[in-house]
This record gives sequence, structure tokens and C-alpha cells, in this order.
Amino acid sequence: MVTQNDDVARETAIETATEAASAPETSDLVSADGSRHYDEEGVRRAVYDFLVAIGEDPQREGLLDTPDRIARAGKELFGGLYKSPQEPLSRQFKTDTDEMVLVRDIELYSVCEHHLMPFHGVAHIAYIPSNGMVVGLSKLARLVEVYARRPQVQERLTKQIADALMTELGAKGCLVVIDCEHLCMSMRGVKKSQARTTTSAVRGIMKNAATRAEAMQLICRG
Ligand SMILES: Nc1nc2c(ncn2[C@@H]2O[C@H](COP(=O)(O)OP(=O)(O)OP(=O)(O)O)[C@@H](O)[C@H]2O)c(=O)[nH]1
Ligand SMILES: [Zn+2]
Repeated sequence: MVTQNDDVARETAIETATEAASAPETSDLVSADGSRHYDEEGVRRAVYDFLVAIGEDPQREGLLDTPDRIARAGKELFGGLYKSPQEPLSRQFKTDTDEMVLVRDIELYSVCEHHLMPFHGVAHIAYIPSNGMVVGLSKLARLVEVYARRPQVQERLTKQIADALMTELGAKGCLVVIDCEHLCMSMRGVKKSQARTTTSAVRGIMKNAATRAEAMQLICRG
């Protein structure tokens, strides 16, 4: 049972954590249309309550700053909710070729939306430019970050990256392959730590059997 004293202690602990925070009180994470913002204070409260609910003492020394730490970490882990694919893909430049571009083994960390536990692995992105228009290679990794830093399922993550390459970059075709370990399957539940999940999305002229096979061969080469 939560008593009034517990409430006061909770407020005090949250205030202390807030004062100790180096991050500004007003979150700078706001969606482009202003409809969504990251509520750091709300996250602190929820983590405090969660610790109580699992039978912990959020006021013991080791946990005192935990609500604040998680509120700050959440800005990184879920920061993609406040970004759009236009950010990395708008800085295009022209080359004199429309040959395939492939970036392999792009590390990714995301959070599964079912258990809010990490899944991590690599993304491989191949695309065929249109009229020689390409983006810097790092922008493909930044695109992965936009969609990985959200509560996700691997299938949607894969699809969103492929769709953005077609709509924002105007690629003639693309292939996105993602290979991950899901900690919700490894450290809890069915506990299969060797299991890896591979998802793919193919768009445009990359559906052509020969082109697709060439991309897959390059991806598997590693
Ligand atoms: N398709 C898909 N499933 C996922 C992903 N991440 C986690 N899951 C699965 O989501 C499912 C959620 O199943 P539920 O039956 O609702 O939850 P649960 O009782 O905790 O399931 P168990 O993990 O089997 O104990 C589990 O099978 C997870 O393995 C993902 O990215 N894609
Ligand atoms: Zn999960």
C-alpha cells in the first residue's frame, strides 16, 4: 500500500534526481509537428514507481539516481521518435553512375516494442541510385538510427528503411537485410540465445532476380 509519506519521499527523491540532472528540465525532443514531446519528468516518475512495484527501494543509494539516468538514456534510446528520414537523406549529391551501392554490417541497437528489451545486430543496405543521386555513406547508417531508436519490431524497421530509400532518396531500387538477436528471446521467455532473426525488404528494380542475387552475394561475402 502506498501511504502519504511514501508519496512525499517519492516526490523528494524525484526532485533530488531532477536537481542533480545535467540535462535541461525542458526536454528538447519534440516532433516536427509539435504533437509529441519527450517527457523526462514523466519517465523519472514511471521508473521510480516501477522500482517500487518490483519490490525495490528506490531510495537506497545505488538506485537514487536511476530514475534520472533512465530518463536521460531514454532520450537516446527513443530519440528516433523525434527524427525523420529527411534529415539524413536530404543532403544528396550527384555522381556519374547508377551502379549499386552497398553498405554492409551497419551495427544497430533497437528496443522491441513487446518487452522493451534490446534487440541488436547488423543492417545491410543496397540501393541503386536514380540519375546518379546518392547520399554520403554515413547517412545510410544515420537512417538506420532514425528508425532503430524507437520501440520497434524488426520487420517494420526493415520496411521503414527500404521505404525511405525509395521515397526520400528516390532510389530506383533497394534491398535491406537485417540480422538480429532479440534479448527477449535470449535472457527470458524461451531462452534461445543462439537464435538470430533475419528480415529483408526489396523494392523497385532490385526485385529483378539477377540484381537481387548480386546484392545478396555481396552481403553474404562477409
Ligand atoms: N515478429 C516479431 N516478433 C517479435 C519481435 N520482437 C519480439 N518479438 C516476439 O513478440 C512475441 C510476443 O509474444 P507474446 O506471447 O505476446 O509475449 P510473451 O508471452 O512474453 O511471449 P514469450 O516471449 O514467448 O514468452 C514473442 O514471440 C517475441 O519473441 C520482432 O521484432 N518481430
Ligand atoms: Zn520482445
